[in-house]
Amino acid sequence: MSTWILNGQVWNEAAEQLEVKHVRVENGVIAAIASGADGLPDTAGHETIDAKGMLLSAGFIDMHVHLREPGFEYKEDIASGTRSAARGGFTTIACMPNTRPVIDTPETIKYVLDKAATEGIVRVLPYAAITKNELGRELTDFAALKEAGAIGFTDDGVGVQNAQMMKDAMSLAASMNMPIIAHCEDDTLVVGAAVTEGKFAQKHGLKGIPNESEAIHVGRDVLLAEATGVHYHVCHVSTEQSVRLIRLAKSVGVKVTAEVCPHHLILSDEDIPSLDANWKMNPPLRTPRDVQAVIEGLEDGTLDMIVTDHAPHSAEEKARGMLLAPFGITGFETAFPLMYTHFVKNGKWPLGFLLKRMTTDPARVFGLPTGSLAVGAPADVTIVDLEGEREVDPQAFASKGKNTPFGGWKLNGWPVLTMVNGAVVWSEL
Ligand SMILES: NC(=O)N[C@@H](CC(=O)O)C(=O)O
Ligand SMILES: [Zn+2]
Ligand SMILES: [Zn+2]
Repeated sequence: MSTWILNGQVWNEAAEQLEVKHVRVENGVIAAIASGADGLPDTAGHETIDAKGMLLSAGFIDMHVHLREPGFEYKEDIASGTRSAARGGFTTIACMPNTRPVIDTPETIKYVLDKAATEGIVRVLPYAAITKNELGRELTDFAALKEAGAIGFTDDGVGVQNAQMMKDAMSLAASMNMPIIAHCEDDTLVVGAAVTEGKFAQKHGLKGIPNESEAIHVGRDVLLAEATGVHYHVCHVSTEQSVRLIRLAKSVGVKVTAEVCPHHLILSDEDIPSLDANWKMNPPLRTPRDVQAVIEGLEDGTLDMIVTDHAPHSAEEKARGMLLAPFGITGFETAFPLMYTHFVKNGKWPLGFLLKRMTTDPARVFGLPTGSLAVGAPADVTIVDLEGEREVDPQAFASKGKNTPFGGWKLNGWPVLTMVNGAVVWSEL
């Protein structure tokens, strides 16, 4: 079966502008790309999708998400999580192992991959834990987990506290050409804190999470990465100090890469309106100075990609309040509209820069075959209405998680169709 996607606005990197293109998809791959300047192609015998006036992009890639399966299906499952991803324009997502049980055995990796194949609607790439049950005591069986389909190792949700454990993990991962993905957090510096050190904590008399709790692990780990030669990837960078350390490590050739989330690029602790736990995530919203630093880090390439850290929780859990609720906010269905409205529509970035940080950059860093609109590439495609404005309505999310600080925000840049491997998995075109 073959489909022509007609009249799409495709970003031309060399010309730094949008150009009309027609894209033909056949057998799951991009079979042809025709210039709009040459008129409409002959579509007889083909299905057609008219993308007139819409952005046509390679599907977005999100290398840090929580699908909550197995064990926390009341928060999210692979069916609901991948539907939420598709609505956000994501065609490939990499899921974290902090489930119940933790994804620390080949059997659990297989469980996730089987579920994704039968119930998922986008590509799901599973990470496996670095340590058994993410307890930081004993390494998992890296070789068996890689063999089963894990794409990297991480204890996301907690930091690996023991430096020797992390060094051993890095040496082993390096020997099998696998990345270590790190949630950077020193446990001793964050006890009893829910928000960053800063104005909000002061105002409410709360203990703050200091920037060093993150950066101290980044500093330790780039040294260990240098010593072991591993590809080391830093999760959800939120502080000025972490950006500085990653920039320095990159400048001396350490194989370090990093990600940043929309909320850390857009919100600071000074935006938190109340003790509402929809503003609670880990790492926390930092100070305006940190926001500026992560923006600059993303702009100069110190930070390689944008990820959502989609972290759904139930309404009941979030109702426990700022101190008791679990950390985390949902991300899939607001990520692109937030980034587009805040940085592209406002004239700070060319559209191509945002697209690169959500498609080709994650693909490059993790060696994925997707992420570009190119003949022969898998037909993972996202169509976005850049013009229409809509209000964020968490109750309308496909995700089970309605926990977001962005409810009621008026945004542009809403995905309207998502295609994975040549099949339309979601459309409101
Ligand atoms: N980011 C969060 O605030 N929460 C994540 C854990 C994590 O990403 O560290 C979760 O699993 O809920
Ligand atoms: Zn984390
Ligand atoms: Zn996470």
